[in-house]
Amino acid sequence: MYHLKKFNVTSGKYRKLFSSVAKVIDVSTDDKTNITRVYLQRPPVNSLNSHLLTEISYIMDDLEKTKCKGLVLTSNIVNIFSAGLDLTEFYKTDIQKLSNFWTTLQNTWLKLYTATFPTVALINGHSPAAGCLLALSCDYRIMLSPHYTIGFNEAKIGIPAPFWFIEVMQSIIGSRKTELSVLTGQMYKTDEALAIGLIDETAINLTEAESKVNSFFKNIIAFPGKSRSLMKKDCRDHIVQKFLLKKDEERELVIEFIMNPKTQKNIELYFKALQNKV
Ligand SMILES: CCCCCCCC/C=C\CC(=O)SCCNC(=O)CCNC(=O)[C@H](O)C(C)(C)COP(=O)(O)OP(=O)(O)OC[C@H]1O[C@@H](n2cnc3c(N)ncnc32)[C@H](O)[C@@H]1OP(=O)(O)O
Repeated sequence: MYHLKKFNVTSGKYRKLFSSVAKVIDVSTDDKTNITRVYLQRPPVNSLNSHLLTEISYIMDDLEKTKCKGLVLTSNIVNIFSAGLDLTEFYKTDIQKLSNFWTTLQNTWLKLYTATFPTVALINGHSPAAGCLLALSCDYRIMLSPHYTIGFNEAKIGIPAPFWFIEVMQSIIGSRKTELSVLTGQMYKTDEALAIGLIDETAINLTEAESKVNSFFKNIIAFPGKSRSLMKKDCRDHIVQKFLLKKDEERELVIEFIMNPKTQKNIELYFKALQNKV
């Protein structure tokens, strides 16, 4: 039995979220297990703009505070997990807005990647670019088959995938496969993603996916949480430390790259192609 839990009372931020007009995430927590499901629901394609990223960031803070036992990150939009970053955040923007946006992305990602509780991505739709990053930053991935796709397609837009996107992928599928994957902007179908280890399990429908999610938590929650979260930290710390060291420098590089007129042209062309597709 799920319901919107204590977030209204534990956090002023959540009071704000639930009273806001466009609710871009839906949150429900199972009373018995204290496992929370976060549904992305920003039509049409769950593209990650400042608002959606900020809401994810708030919920991560709240889940840490309320000693959450597990998070399932999924989508309420049919056929889409997340279309990645909202390209309008990059296009015809200004330096301050872009800088704020990138900082929000960096901070939100860090919270998801370093969550002390177990996290599962239930990938129930397409998941390109930063959508793929969200999934890869969880501890376990279950993806619906057969016709969805996942991967870093940035090369096709003419923008490089950031170093930390690449390092997260490397930690999961290895250097060689990651290099080929990012250089070609490869998007993988569910079964291909399983074959290279980008996802952990496939499911033919939501019922099967939910049952696999429950099995994952059953196995993992049986062990003391502290040792599990310490090991997770050790596994991810090399990426996190490098990220923290380079975070500010990276933001400047992103601004320089995105504000460049050639990049703006590439984004414009990509956007047009997306909008004009038959
Ligand atoms: C030195 C270092 C520099 C680093 C630079 C920056 C690095 C940036 C890193 C990460 C990048 C990203 O995450 S960029 C985003 C990449 N995402 C994509 O390329 C996804 C594009 N979208 C799709 O492939 C498809 O839309 C879909 C498969 C997700 C869904 O397909 P579907 O057919 O269901 O829907 P439509 O294609 O018709 O789309 C509906 C509607 O949404 C608009 N749309 C789609 N994706 C985005 C997006 N990412 N941002 C903004 N808007 C998006 C699309 O244009 C349609 O709009 P209209 O209805 O107006 O036509």
